[in-house]
Amino acid sequence: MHVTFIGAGAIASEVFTRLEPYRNALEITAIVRSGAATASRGRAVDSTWRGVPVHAALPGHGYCDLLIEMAADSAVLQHVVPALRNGVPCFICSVGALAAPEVQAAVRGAAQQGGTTAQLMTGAIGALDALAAAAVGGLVSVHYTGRKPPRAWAGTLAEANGPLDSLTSPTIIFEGNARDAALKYPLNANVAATVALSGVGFDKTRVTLVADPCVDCNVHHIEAAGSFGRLDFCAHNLPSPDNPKTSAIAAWSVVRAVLDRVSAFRS
Ligand SMILES: NC(=O)C1=CN([C@@H]2O[C@H](COP(=O)(O)OP(=O)(O)OC[C@H]3O[C@@H](n4cnc5c(N)ncnc54)[C@H](OP(=O)(O)O)[C@@H]3O)[C@@H](O)[C@H]2O)C=CC1
Ligand SMILES: O=C([O-])CC(=O)C(=O)O
Repeated sequence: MHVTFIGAGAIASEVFTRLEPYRNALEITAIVRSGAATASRGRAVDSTWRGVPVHAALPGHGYCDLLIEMAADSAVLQHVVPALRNGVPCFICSVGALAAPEVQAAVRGAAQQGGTTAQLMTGAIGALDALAAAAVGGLVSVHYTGRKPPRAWAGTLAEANGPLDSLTSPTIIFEGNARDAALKYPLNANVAATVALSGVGFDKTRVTLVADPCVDCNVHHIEAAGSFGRLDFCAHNLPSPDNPKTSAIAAWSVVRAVLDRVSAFRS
């Protein structure tokens, strides 16, 4: 299996390392990265990353057996959509991108045109299988609360209300629906988007985002009710050592999805 990575950050680095024991079954043949961050620090982007050629756009006709997006919302239109059109199955980490109706429509159209699928990574959350099954019978309400230490909200709209490091108690920084959450907090509301897409959609999923100096984990809590009964799922995720906004388990969800492609059983 020839795999293309989009992104060379916290998630991609961990996925690369964890897939090393499986190199006999899969080869990472290309990395696409923006280079923007490195260029802004006055350094050119290296032509290889961990020995794999780095590109600014999908190489050749973009064909590979699997493309894994681990980059940013912008990468979905830029790289995932053309790959899907070419028939390449894709994994998406930046699920929040799908809150924009035109991006969701482009992904659907491209997958249909290419006769393939875009698989949304479970990322930092779980219980999506139960939520999706409950949605078949009918969900009445879904409420997602994302609670992270103040430093995880650095560089986001949350800073508009004052310095985050002066917070002494849990502070609600957003209340609304999943669409607005994902559009306003693109680096911190992928889970809100994933929960929305598994359950009652972007407009009906209620979201609360909290900057909480009392936690050292990224806490993701789903409460749902419907004809199935009630669901209450809470993950207390340790952050990635490379990116405090990203839970470590997000990369492992990608590894699991890759291994599902080559194993006899899928859970
Ligand atoms: N679904 C979920 O539950 C979760 C989703 N995420 C999402 O996953 C994505 C990756 O997270 P993480 O690894 O922590 O992020 P990082 O910031 O650590 O890394 C991002 C990488 O993507 C590259 N990049 C950014 N924009 C583009 C682009 N348009 N095209 C190609 N490459 C690009 C950057 O390139 P360069 O280095 O050259 O600048 C960088 O290498 C983010 O969108 C994040 O919000 C994160 C956690 C959980
Ligand atoms: O915890 C994480 O890994 C990321 C997160 O909250 C999100 O993007 O929704």
